[in-house]
Amino acid sequence: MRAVHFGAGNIGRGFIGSLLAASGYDVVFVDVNEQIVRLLKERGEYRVIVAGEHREEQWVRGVSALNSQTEREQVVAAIADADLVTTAVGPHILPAIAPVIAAGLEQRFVVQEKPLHVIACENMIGGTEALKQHVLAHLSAAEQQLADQSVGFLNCAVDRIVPNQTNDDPLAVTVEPFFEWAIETRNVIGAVPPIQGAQFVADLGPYIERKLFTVNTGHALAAYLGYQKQYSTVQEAMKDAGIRADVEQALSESGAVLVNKHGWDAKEHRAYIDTTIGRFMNPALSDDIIRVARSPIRKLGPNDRLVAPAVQYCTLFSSVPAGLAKGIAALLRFDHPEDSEAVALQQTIEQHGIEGALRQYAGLERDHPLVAVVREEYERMEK
Ligand SMILES: NC(=O)c1ccc[n+]([C@@H]2O[C@H](COP(=O)([O-])OP(=O)(O)OC[C@H]3O[C@@H](n4cnc5c(N)ncnc54)[C@H](O)[C@@H]3O)[C@@H](O)[C@H]2O)c1
Ligand SMILES: O=P(O)(O)OC[C@@H](O)[C@@H](O)[C@H](O)[C@H](O)CO
Repeated sequence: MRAVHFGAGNIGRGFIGSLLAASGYDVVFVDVNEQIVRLLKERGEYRVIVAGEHREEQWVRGVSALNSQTEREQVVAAIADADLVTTAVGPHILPAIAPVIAAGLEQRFVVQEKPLHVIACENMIGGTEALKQHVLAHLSAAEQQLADQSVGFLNCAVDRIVPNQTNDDPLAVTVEPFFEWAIETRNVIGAVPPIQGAQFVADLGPYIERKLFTVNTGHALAAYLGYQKQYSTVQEAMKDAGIRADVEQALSESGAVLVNKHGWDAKEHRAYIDTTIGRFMNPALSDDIIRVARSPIRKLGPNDRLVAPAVQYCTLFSSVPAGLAKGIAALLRFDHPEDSEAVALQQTIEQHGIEGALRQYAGLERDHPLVAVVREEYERMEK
């Protein structure tokens, strides 16, 4: 079995690649980072360091790599022959990798009929569906029909905290012990792809919402509030009693939405929140606030981790969730000069005010009850 995985970064090497290799796939990483591609080619293996109460080292073996910019033909050939294509590149990169995936499918349709599954492992609702639309845009009508018959695009929710790496060995990757990978079976063609440790589910909706509106919501609060207080890591921020209480409050609010909407047991969801907070505080990890806060315009999106649960809370309970509103206000104050989205966000705020930014990026009209509370929190943060 062969898997072609786009993005040999933190989660790519630290989770997806390692699980696929353990499941018996020959993993071909595709990346644009010349050093990582060269080292993966030279060594064919790398180390995963699982940093929990005890430190454990695992070797991921039998891997290779290709550079998508300089070895495009080899990437196309690898996709033509693959059983699985996965991605972990970031939502904004999906349009950039779609043409080469489409070219791989074109070649594949000529040489064989075996099914292919494609799974985008990005933090977004409908990530694989979004990739599918980008790929289809590069195929003819006849090829789109062939894709319908033999390519299963499977949405998923992927969870493992993998910080930016500081190991001496550029290939080694430090990860937390926890992991979850829920994959939706709806569009499977033939048998589900054999992936050890993944959970195959009929409806991904509740799984992706639980993950994005708990792990990523809490993470965003810790990062944006931590940035305000000039902490460097999530672990430092979570030791601040005030920030910890704000994270707790926001997760109680998103939790109330999730429990109400999906009919879950409230105690079970409370346990999931507690586990999540424990993961943020893992003393064996050091997770940069700038990484977790990255791309604030994406994170301000109407379907993303802060605005989606906040808007649903307003609708369900006819009141404004103060914790989530504080998280949105802190996001609006994220002005890290090396994050291009933070720079663009600050320019929008300067030109159109926070109401303009909330309308443009979050789809919130000025008279939405959330807007006034976000403004109050935003102004309070200035003092
Ligand atoms: N790190 C985590 O804790 C984590 C957990 C779950 C999900 N995710 C999601 O996984 C995705 C990747 O996150 P990450 O933290 O691994 O980021 P990362 O920056 O460490 O990795 C992204 C990789 O994609 C590569 N890349 C960029 N453009 C490319 C292109 N055109 N072709 C091929 N490769 C390209 C980069 O060189 C990099 O190696 C994001 O969507 C993120 O939300 C991350
Ligand atoms: O990857 P992002 O930018 O969507 O979000 C940053 C972190 O919250 C995220 O990478 C988490 O570490 C991850 O989602 C944990 O599973």
